[in-house]
Amino acid sequence: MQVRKKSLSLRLKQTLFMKKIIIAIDGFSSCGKSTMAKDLAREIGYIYIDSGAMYRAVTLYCMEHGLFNADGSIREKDLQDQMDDIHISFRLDADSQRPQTYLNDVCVEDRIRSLEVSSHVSPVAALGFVRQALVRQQQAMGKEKGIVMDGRDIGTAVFLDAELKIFVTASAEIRARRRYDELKAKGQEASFEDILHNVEERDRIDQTREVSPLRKADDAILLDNSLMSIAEQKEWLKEQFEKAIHASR
Ligand SMILES: Nc1ncnc2c1ncn2[C@@H]1O[C@H](COP(=O)(O)OP(=O)(O)OP(=O)(O)O)[C@@H](O)[C@H]1O
Ligand SMILES: Nc1ccn([C@@H]2O[C@H](COP(=O)(O)O)[C@@H](O)[C@H]2O)c(=O)n1
Repeated sequence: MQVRKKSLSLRLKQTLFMKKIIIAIDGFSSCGKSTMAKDLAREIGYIYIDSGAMYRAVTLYCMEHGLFNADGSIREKDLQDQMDDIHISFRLDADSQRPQTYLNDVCVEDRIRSLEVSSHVSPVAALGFVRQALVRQQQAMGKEKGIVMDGRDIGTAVFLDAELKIFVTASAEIRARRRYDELKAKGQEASFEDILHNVEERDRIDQTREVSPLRKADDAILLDNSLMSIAEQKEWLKEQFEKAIHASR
């Protein structure tokens, strides 16, 4: 009994004092970054942050406050003046235990996932002052480590010293098919062609913007999950985490 008590407290100690690291998961749109990041964070008790949700929330704000001109261009000066009025936070949904995005204290989780927001988000995310504001908040969220963050520039700009960096890719057709299946399962009408176009267009804008373009960090591990199941990629990521934890001790 005595021995059992000792080994339990030792295991608890090991868990409590285990060094926490930062995990940066970047990659192309709709390739499964958030699926794998969320799963891993839940399993290892880390905070999960979907940085794309923050850019989407700013985009929704622009749509709701008339900050897009009729031709789709952004009223940049007005947005810059209003940046301090945009407050983004994440709260855990009690039922699903999944993080929900809040914009100025209103839950916008469903609305930021619409194809309309997807079609407007990349030009908003290309603006230097928007990135500066959101990157500052993201870095503050990772101050204590123990965080998994996914996005486009997490390993190349937000957390240059992240102990584990992953860069995920899959063919555009496969990514669009996954998104199409997801929307169909939710009962949402969507055209495969529109989704494919959106995925390709966002990749193009994200890769060619001037500020923090989407690219693989030199020290990131490349994962092409085109032919992997969700369970396989989850296992793969857990292995990378274990290696990174041991390497950082
Ligand atoms: N390996 C996989 N095989 C099949 N479907 C997958 C796989 N990984 C993720 N998916 C599904 O693909 C869709 C997109 O995944 P997810 O939202 O995680 O991508 P993402 O990279 O975070 O996208 P975005 O960049 O748009 O935020 C989801 O429906 C998810 O369930
Ligand atoms: N770190 C990031 C994250 C996202 N973006 C931009 O936001 C768009 C939406 O992101 P999703 O992850 O929800 O697809 C994405 O297409 C990028 O334009 C970004 O620039 N940096």
